[in-house]
Amino acid sequence: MVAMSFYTTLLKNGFWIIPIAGVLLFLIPHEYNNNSEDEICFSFISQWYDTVAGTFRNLQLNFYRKDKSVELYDNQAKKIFLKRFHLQGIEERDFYIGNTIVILSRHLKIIDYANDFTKQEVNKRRQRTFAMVKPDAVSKVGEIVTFIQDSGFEITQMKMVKLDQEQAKIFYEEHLGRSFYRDLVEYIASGPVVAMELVGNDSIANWRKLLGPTDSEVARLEVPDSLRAKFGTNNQKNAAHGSDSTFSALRELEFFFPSEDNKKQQNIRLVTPKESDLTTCCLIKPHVVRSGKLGNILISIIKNGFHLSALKMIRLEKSQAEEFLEIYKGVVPEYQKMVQQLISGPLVALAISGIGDLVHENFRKFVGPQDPDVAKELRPHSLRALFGEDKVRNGIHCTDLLEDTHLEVDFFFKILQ
Ligand SMILES: Nc1ncnc2c1ncn2[C@@H]1O[C@H](COP(=O)(O)OP(=O)(O)OP(=O)(O)O)[C@@H](O)[C@H]1O
Repeated sequence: MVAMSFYTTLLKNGFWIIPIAGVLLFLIPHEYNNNSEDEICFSFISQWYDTVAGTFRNLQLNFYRKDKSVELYDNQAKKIFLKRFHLQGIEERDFYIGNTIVILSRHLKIIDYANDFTKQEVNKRRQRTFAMVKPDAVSKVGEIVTFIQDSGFEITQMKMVKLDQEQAKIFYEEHLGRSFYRDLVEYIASGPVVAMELVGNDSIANWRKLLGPTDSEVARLEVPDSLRAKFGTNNQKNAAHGSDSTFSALRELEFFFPSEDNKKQQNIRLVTPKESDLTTCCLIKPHVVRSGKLGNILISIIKNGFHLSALKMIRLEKSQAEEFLEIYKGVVPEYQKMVQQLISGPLVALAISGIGDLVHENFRKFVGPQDPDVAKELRPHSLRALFGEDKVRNGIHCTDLLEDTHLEVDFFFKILQ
């Protein structure tokens, strides 16, 4: 009996027990048993803010590929924190360093790998690279995002920024001394660019391949399906950039998306609307970003005469989503579900401007009624009719009241900087 309960305790605490020669026991933790395809488990160290204790806690987050189940293990206390269960809506691609997984309303930020197997597997499938839409192609950002998503990449960071001459010089310093260096610096600093982190299988090489030859004219002749053939102009104005090695990818990602230590030094200016600009706020909700339709929405917004005065991808904390949606609290029955939708993954915030002074009203009409079913009846060409699924997953948030437009734009582009 004692022996049985000993084995049971070991199993419950994450160990497999393998009898050897009928006597000895060989114990290995569950997460290291990754050889069998059936029980592949990826293990991460996640950080969770425990509001009761008022401290951050590290928990081991295990993801079982076969049934998409998760489990939380407390390494300090050496016991299961949350028993394995199937987590709806979660995919293998959601597990990477920096992402936040929401489990029963707990926000767990993945901060490290818990073992080498996980590190190797995730790194193989989730290589990061840097991509940039250059000034000549920012007006085609929707088409380029669609091209990227249709090619199987995931966009995990994105923002519209403006480099000054000094920053452009540093970014392209490897070309210092070449005949085109000065012109290149001027061109890159001549207008906004859209910086992105792309994630995918062998993404550095694959993204370079999709870009095509440097000269867009050559690209049109030699690789007509390439991005530069489709969206570039010439040798210099060639629509987009891609890192050419692992080293460059790390350097360039750190340059545009600096880690906490470097944030103050880099100071690359996010493009924000001027105080005097009439703008309204638009959020492309996480379910749309996840479904790969972000590019289509951007195309639609631009084609309908609106202008993107600011753009950034962001992951909201629960408290931030609650603050942003506070005016709906107690008014709209779906308030809690709306908060959950906003924090369920990255969203894209936009400041929209347009022709004339009716941008707020015109954009609201273009977005359509809150309920996509009503939108399909009344305004079949509106964004919510085309991209919404239900009242909560309705594709887009836009500012309701004219007097709130500045507040909402500032919330995303000043307060949450
Ligand atoms: N001969 C040239 N004349 C003008 N501009 C050029 C010339 N060659 C390159 N450029 C510009 O400098 C950029 C960097 O040149 P590089 O040789 O690294 O090309 P690339 O690796 O294809 O492009 P990128 O580094 O932007 O991804 C080019 O993308 C282009 O914008």
